[in-house]
Amino acid sequence: MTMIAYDRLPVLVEGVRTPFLDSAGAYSPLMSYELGAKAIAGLVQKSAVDTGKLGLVVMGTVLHEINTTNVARECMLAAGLPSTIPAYTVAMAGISPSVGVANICDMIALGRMDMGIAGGTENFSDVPVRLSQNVRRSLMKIRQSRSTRDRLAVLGSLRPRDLLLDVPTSSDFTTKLTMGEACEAMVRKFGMTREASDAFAAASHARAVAATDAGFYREQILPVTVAGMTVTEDNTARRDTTPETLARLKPVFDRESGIITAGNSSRFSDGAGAVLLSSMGAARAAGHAVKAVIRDYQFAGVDSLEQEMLLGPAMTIPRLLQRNGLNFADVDAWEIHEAFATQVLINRACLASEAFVAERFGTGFPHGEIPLEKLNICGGSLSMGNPFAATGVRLLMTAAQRLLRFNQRYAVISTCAGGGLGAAFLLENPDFVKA
Ligand SMILES: CC(=O)SCCNC(=O)CCNC(=O)[C@H](O)C(C)(C)COP(=O)(O)OP(=O)(O)OC[C@H]1O[C@@H](n2cnc3c(N)ncnc32)[C@H](O)[C@@H]1OP(=O)(O)O
Repeated sequence: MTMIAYDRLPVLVEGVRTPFLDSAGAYSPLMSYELGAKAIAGLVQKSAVDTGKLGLVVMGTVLHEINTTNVARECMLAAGLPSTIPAYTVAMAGISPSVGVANICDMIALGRMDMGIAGGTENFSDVPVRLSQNVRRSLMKIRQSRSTRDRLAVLGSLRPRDLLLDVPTSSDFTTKLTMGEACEAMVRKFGMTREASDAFAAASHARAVAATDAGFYREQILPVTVAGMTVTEDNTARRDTTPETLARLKPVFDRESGIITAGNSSRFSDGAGAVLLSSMGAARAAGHAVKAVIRDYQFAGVDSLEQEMLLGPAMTIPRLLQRNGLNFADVDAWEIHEAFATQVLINRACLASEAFVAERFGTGFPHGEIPLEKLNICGGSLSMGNPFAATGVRLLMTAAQRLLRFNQRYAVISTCAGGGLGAAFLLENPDFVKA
């Protein structure tokens, strides 16, 4: 385990998120930065942090909006934070908030700052639709043209198809595969069944409903008022989801022989979240309770974008555990992002395979089974929604809450992401950490 002096240990002090909603819902009137601002303002209020102690704000986003390219800056300014605090935006697909958390933790450990805010914001209800590339280029040429004749010539070169809009899709830029198609490609390579995927998805919904009913998510959810209406809860988990209802759905990404359906996929969602990170010393000095020690993290890229796009957890967890002298059995709480039920199950199978781990990492790296009763026990992205860059905040808070609630020591969070990327974090319950 990396040795960091007790006072400089990076810790999670507080975290809040907006309710996660199916896209095209109540957050439609908002721009993404406004959603992020609500999360930051809510975090500052809930944690009662002295904003004069904040050294940095980092926000992630996947869907970049052209007028707010440094969305972190717009979020924190709109949240009323002092303009003297620097802010930058990170883009690493769905693991963008993890980059902010990792950056701030390292700066804290190195003594470069005491406290910072990391988070993410995503609003799929306000997709940045563009004019076609030919129209965009022509507009630039028209601006530079000196005569009306030149301008008319540019306009005359446009064709009817140039008037089609350029709508962002969930396809990977390099492979052109949607994430669902990429997951079907993983099924062809590694194998997985429809039955197991549906059973996992149904359990995700049942667990999310049970956790919500038990009030588990109240600790992290910040009520949000939009256009006079206050949203207090996620609306993504379904009470009618059972293996039987899921079995009736048709595959959507490979209609002939695929196993991925609307029911065992995550859905496009809107939401934002932010966490307050601190050094242990600064948190204690300011009288903040500590929710988790952020022990370590690992990022990775996959070997094959075509066949292993969403294999991030399998490509990060063995290295994370090995570096910290831990085995799979040492981890009490697992939180793995559920892009698709099938993707979680394939990653789990790879991690259980001695041959897979030896082939990818060499000797001396742990492999092991992640027990389903320790994995995503309060639901996951299938049922909780997946506002890409905000999901990391939910995972972090959920893992920390689980450790404290059940008096457990270690949690591992891991996320796959578009572009064949992955991240994993190791959290430790502060009650187990000696000064
Ligand atoms: C790193 C990453 O995170 S990668 C992942 C990134 N995210 C993605 O790529 C998003 C993937 N998801 C999608 O693209 C879309 O959600 C899709 C294509 C799977 C489904 O979209 P839609 O077809 O609009 O889904 P829709 O909500 O209409 O559901 C289709 C049907 O399934 C049913 N259904 C969906 N979910 C469930 C469920 N949990 N339980 C029971 N039935 C369900 C619906 O009720 C609907 O039934 P109906 O036709 O009888 O009304």
